[in-house]
Amino acid sequence: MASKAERDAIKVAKVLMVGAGGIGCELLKTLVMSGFQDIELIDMDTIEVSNLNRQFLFRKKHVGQSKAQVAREAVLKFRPDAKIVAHHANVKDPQFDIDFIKRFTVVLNGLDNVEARRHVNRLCLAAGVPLVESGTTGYVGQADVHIKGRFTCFECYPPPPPKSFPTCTITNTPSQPVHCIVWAKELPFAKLFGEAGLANDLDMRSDDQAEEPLEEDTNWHRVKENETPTAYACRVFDKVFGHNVAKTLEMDDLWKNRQRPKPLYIDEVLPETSEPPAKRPRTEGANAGDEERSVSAASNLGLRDTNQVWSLQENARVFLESVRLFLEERASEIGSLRFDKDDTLAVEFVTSASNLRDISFGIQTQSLFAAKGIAGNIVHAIATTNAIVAGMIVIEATKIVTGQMDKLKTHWCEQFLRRKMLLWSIDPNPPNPKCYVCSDTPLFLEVDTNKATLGEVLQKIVKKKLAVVSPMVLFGNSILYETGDDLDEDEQRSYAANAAKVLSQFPTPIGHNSLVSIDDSQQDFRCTLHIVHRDVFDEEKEPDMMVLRGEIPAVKAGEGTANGTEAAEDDDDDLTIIDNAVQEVDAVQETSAKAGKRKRDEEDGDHGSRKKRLPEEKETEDVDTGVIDLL
Ligand SMILES: Nc1ncnc2c1ncn2[C@@H]1O[C@H](COP(=O)(O)OP(=O)(O)OP(=O)(O)O)[C@@H](O)[C@H]1O
Ligand SMILES: [Zn+2]
Repeated sequence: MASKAERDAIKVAKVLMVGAGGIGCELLKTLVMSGFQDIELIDMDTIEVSNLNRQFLFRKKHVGQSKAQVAREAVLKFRPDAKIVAHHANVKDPQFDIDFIKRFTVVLNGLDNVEARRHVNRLCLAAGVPLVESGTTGYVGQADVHIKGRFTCFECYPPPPPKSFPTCTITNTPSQPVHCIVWAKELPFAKLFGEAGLANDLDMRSDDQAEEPLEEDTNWHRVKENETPTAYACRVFDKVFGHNVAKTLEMDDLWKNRQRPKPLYIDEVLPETSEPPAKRPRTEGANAGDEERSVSAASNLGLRDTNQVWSLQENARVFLESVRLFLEERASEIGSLRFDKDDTLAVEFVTSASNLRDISFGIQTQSLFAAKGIAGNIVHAIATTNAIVAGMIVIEATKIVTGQMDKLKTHWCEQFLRRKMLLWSIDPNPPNPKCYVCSDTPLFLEVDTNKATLGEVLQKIVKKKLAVVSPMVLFGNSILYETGDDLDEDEQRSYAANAAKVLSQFPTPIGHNSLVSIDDSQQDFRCTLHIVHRDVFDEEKEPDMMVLRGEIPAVKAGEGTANGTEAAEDDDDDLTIIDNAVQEVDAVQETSAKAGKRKRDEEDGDHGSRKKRLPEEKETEDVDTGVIDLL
């Protein structure tokens, strides 16, 4: 039981909450129930139907309304005396500057993306306000305390290398369902329905192996004159599951130590290809967009159970039917489609195509539900984990506002018993003296100074890698680049011209050993890039053609992580497919998990790696790019 002084401290503490989603709803409720009374919350989002299963402050009638506002109103109903200010806004907006943050005793994050977390981290470091960071992935969760100079900041340890698969595995030698799902999204789906002419790496590599004349091969995915949709679908089927697999069988070396795949041809799989099902009548009152999106091959074929694993014939029928439906019902979208996990027909196409490939290669097939989860990188959120983590955050916030700094802890919620425990807490780690965000460690940028432009450095490194929002670039005594509404036209023109300049072509050339300073006044973040000139880059492994290196110890792939990001398991090193969505989910967990994990491993002598935990409950997705970047 807290003393009167502690209860008073809790009452007057000013708390900023960022994010009013899964963790945020739990957090706001637990805060007010624990006596906190002065709270501001920021969330940029509106409520969606898919939030309702776990964001319990929201009801169906609130769909479309601001999360922050509705959360505030819901909590005021049972704690009318609380003072809650809701901001329906992005935390990166300039109004939430360092002075804004300084008004708070503590900041609590319930976010779902690394960029926003990094931004809040910098604001809190600059304002000198303690931050309690949190994250959950399925059954696994974590709450971490970050205090400048005392503990790690959110960015003290970099995220692990993202999940990757070698090209050869995807195009020729898949061995897991995920390989076939990546293939289905990136090859047949992208080729048949995606952006016209936008070849990707996988695509080019598969075409490399083709022996037919280029002209014929590059057009195989186009509908021929007088070809019916079903005839087209059958031809595509034979090409991708029959002919292409037969081609890879000719590469004898590949199969020395592997099971040989079996090509599939439509005549053998479905000797009597049935007539396409009759078109369903359009639903009264549905608008055209909704109606198009609800077109479903599986429903047309009576395959309504999304947990059912389809047979070979069922997969073949869904494949043919989904191709037919795209051609007949969604023709206007063909040529511009991107895979979207919420697009029923796209998921059906990808599920059936990946399952057919699974069957060819002797891999376990997946239900539509499971394939959708893998294809959309869906990690199913669990309301209980959010509630537990929200409790952990409030415990730490309480210690901070009551001055019990020596009692602060990092907490985990585990999926499996570890030393007979599901909940763990340890002392937070001290700051990483080599962190470029909270210390002055130098950063090195390896770049071809005779080719790269300042704009490329800004885009690929300063914004993407360093998460700087409004960069100012200083070199010697000159400002080379700046952003902001207050720039006059001349300045804008001059900075745009500088962005287009190659580094070595500035009046004082930027070359080997030059020092370029980056400053973001919004984040009160600054760092110096030590330029290292380098001519040669590996286009596949270093696709940015520039590499940022700090003294931050690199996290080895497979090193124990809460999310178990693992290194590519094949020997082939000729390609890396990075799944941004997986990376993002992983990074969230990993970044917050790592520091403490190391410490805990030291304590219990466990240096082994933990494996990925794939939860099975309620669906939520905190990233939905669904797009796999090819590096
Ligand atoms: N830059 C940002 N500024 C303000 N709020 C943010 C920002 N980035 C993320 N958020 C909010 O953080 C919350 C994270 O909640 P959660 O992880 O439950 O995601 P969700 O979007 O509600 O759910 P799902 O993505 O699973 O449908 C979201 O409500 C989101 O709007
Ligand atoms: Zn740091």
